[in-house]
Amino acid sequence: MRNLYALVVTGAVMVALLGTIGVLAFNRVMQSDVSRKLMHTTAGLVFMLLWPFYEDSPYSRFCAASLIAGISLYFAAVGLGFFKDHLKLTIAATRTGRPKDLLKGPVLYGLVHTAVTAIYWRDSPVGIMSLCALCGGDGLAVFGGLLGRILGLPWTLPWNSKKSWAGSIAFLLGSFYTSVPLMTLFVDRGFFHLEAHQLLRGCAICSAVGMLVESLPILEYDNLTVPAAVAFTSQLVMSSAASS
Ligand SMILES: C/C(=C\COP(=O)(O)O)CCC[C@H](C)CCC[C@H](C)CCCC(C)C
Ligand SMILES: Nc1ccn([C@@H]2O[C@H](COP(=O)(O)OP(=O)(O)O)[C@@H](O)[C@H]2O)c(=O)n1
Repeated sequence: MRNLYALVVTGAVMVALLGTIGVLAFNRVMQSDVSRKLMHTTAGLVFMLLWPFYEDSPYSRFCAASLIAGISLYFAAVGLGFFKDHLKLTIAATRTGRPKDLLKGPVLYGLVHTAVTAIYWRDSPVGIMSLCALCGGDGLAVFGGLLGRILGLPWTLPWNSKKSWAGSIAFLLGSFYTSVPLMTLFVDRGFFHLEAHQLLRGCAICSAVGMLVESLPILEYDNLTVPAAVAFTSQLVMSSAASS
């Protein structure tokens, strides 16, 4: 029963958060580039904050993952041309406002959250770290790049002229300063154990790896490459130290 309540709360918060951002974008209160990145940054982080509300059972992770799979399939359906009266979503969640662009970043983002939730859940630092890199890191990198241009520091990366040092530094800080508090929350709740120095070292190393992977000229697929690289790194540097 507790999982049902947790699912209802997760769904309600998702509709409230994504719906509010969508309405603001549709009414031109927020540019679509900002709304897209705001969704990208906040959705997964808020989702993980709700993980402790699920009951302590082997099925909880699949309950949570199935909800995300469902919302991802909904985004895919809109992208494929169904639900034509739901086009507000495409304005808020894509760079171009074209429905088919939902099938790239947004659907991949949702499917990655589905897989990470089902595979790792709250029992180890790996899933939390990979999603913090994707949400806090990749999400805030764009705002870092924008700030860099505003401050007259548009220095682009030697290996990728479409990315900047400011954006990559924003990735590093965003990933680190979202993963440390979230990881600390889950350690304090007893889901797994990490010594403080192991947690800080692991989050720093994983954030740096994520920053490097995100800076590569792999267009459209960093929603997969970043969490995959960070999950692999986290397995090496944190998972062995973590004990439940
Ligand atoms: C617009 C989104 C990503 C944009 O990706 P990119 O273009 O920047 O690469 C977010 C897409 C949302 C996704 C389909 C739904 C995911 C749901 C989320 C993981 C859980 C939300 C629940 C929570 C309680 C708010
Ligand atoms: N490391 C980074 C990442 C993004 N950015 C800026 O943010 C914009 C969008 O980044 P992106 O292509 O990774 O965005 P998505 O692929 O997530 O939609 C880039 O075109 C850059 O202007 C940056 O300057 N440095």
